[in-house]
Amino acid sequence: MAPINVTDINENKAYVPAKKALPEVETESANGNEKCKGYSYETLLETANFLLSRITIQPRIGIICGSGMGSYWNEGSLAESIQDGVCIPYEDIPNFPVSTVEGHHGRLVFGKIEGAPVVAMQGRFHYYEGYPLWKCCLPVRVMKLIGVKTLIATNAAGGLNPDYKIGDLMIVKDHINMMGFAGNNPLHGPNDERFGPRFPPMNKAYNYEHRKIAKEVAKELNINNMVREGVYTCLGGPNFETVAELKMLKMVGVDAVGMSTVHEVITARHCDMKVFGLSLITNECVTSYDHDMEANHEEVLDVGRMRQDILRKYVSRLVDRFSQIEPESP
Ligand SMILES: O=P(O)(O)O[C@@H]1C[C@H](O)[C@@H](CO)O1
Ligand SMILES: Nc1nc2[nH]cnc2c(=O)[nH]1
Repeated sequence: MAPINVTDINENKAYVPAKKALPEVETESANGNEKCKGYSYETLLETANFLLSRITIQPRIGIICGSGMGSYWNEGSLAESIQDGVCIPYEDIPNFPVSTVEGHHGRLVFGKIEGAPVVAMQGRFHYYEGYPLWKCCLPVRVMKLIGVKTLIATNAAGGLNPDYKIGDLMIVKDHINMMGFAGNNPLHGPNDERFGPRFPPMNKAYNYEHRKIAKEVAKELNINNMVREGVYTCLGGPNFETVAELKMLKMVGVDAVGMSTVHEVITARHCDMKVFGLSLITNECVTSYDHDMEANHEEVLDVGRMRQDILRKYVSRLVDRFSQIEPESP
């Protein structure tokens, strides 16, 4: 098969360079003490073309595996359900960051789920690892350039809604961009219109049709008693929340709290990808001072392990259904 390249994929549009190419863009961030540096469109094209030169499939669906959901040791995990997988470690990919968190293996897996071509991030990048938000989201733009139309972003999250139990799954209906309130946004800095508009709307961030399908599939698999729908928020981490912080988040309507996803979704919507978000509730967010329990990452990973079978079946069925509403070729 002839190698694929980015221009073949992106609606067969010939590549037209911007009037003034934005190379590595450097600006002061909102708080003034951190450089905000973004990779240019051309740099990410190089990354995309590198990946396309190593694969023979054209993934239409991209998956980000949350903490404990795509680990190497996690046989039977979400990432392991990919057939005929071609694995590319992040350190081999030009311009890619590397994963530093336990439970995030650090490679892209290209292959098929239920016959549908996919690419999965077996390990994501977090702000608390020291990466600026634009860098955490760089793989989303690369996915876009290789032809991905739908992003499935999964995460581990603390359950703040008192009805939620550990091990429940939450279809993300909406998010609150807490870090964005303070001016920290993955789209901060100069905008390249080839990715998307300067002021993207965000009121339809999580695709309605995909959420509807996810509720139908939950019924088909008889897991609807553990599948919820709610509002997610991301805090910068790496510490878990104080009681007062959780009380505040509860008051403003947050159902689950994590340290990722929001900025990835903003980046994906900016470049017009459809988004489906799924949280695994790995721990209870404690909103009382006389509670013994303390959140910890081991518990988060344990619950990921405990729920890996269900997650794998659920996401596989979702990929199957989502791929049926995406046209096969560009
Ligand atoms: O990558 P996700 O958002 O799934 O990981 C969550 C947030 C922290 O990275 C970690 C805390 O245990 O889990
Ligand atoms: N911020 C945050 N992230 C999480 N990831 C998994 N559980 C939690 C939690 O309780 N809080």
